[in-house]
Amino acid sequence: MIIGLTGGIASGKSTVSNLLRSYNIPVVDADLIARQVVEQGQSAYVKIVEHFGKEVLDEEENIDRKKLGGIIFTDARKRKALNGIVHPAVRLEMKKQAEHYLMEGFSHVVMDIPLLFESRLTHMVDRTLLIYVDEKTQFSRLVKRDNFTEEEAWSRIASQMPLKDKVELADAVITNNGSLEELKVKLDEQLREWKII
Ligand SMILES: CC(C)(COP(=O)(O)OP(=O)(O)OC[C@H]1O[C@@H](n2cnc3c(N)ncnc32)[C@H](O)[C@@H]1O)[C@@H](O)C(=O)NCCC(=O)NCCS
Ligand SMILES: Nc1ncnc2c1ncn2[C@@H]1O[C@H](COP(=O)(O)OP(=O)(O)OP(=O)(O)O)[C@@H](O)[C@H]1O
Repeated sequence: MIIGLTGGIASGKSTVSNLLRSYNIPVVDADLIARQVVEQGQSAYVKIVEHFGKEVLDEEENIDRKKLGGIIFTDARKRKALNGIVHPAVRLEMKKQAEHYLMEGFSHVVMDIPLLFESRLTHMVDRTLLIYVDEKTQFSRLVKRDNFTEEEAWSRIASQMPLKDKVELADAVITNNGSLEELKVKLDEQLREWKII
């Protein structure tokens, strides 16, 4: 069974992914793969440079993520263009990695996909688990983690489907407004309910 883990930016997906790994449940991470497919030498890298110009490269000619983020999180058209370049390669690699884990004999694989609902990728998974936080908590955790200005943080939050809308779409929801200990307990309960542990 493939579980789609989703949420919003800084809602706690990576934190949950790490907890899942501690149960020996493999996690395929869309953000990590999205980094790998834009490394120099990859076809998505070439397409990004073609589309956005050399201005989005750093001194070593790697993609400057801060610069590219500054562009795409304030411009929906440019965001769509980047998604069109990066997402097909990410989807392909995610499928490959999940199949690999299933072939190895794992009964469950988790796909951590921030844009699972926005990109209509639910066909790739059997069940969806949403990590929800209220917007105030999301905003403050995001600013604290990434040192963003208020504006940078809001533009990122606003570029995604509101988390309250995702609640309607998910098979299960874990609310992560509280402590890490509470999050652990809720995750444990959910895994038991789904008979994963
Ligand atoms: C714009 C980029 C270079 C900024 O990189 P940066 O290192 O600052 O952020 P990182 O990749 O770690 O993403 C952090 C979070 O931002 C959110 N996010 C990233 N890309 C997008 C997007 N296109 N639309 C909405 N939210 C996004 C996600 O919640 C993600 O977890 C990078 O996010 C990117 O290449 N995005 C396009 C690919 C993508 O959609 N990735 C997300 C999952 S496939
Ligand atoms: N219950 C919690 N209590 C306190 N801090 C938390 C809690 N859950 C997560 N955090 C912190 O909030 C920040 C965001 O969490 P995390 O990185 O797991 O989110 P994410 O959904 O993976 O984000 P992104 O979409 O940007 O990858 C991190 O700094 C994390 O340590």
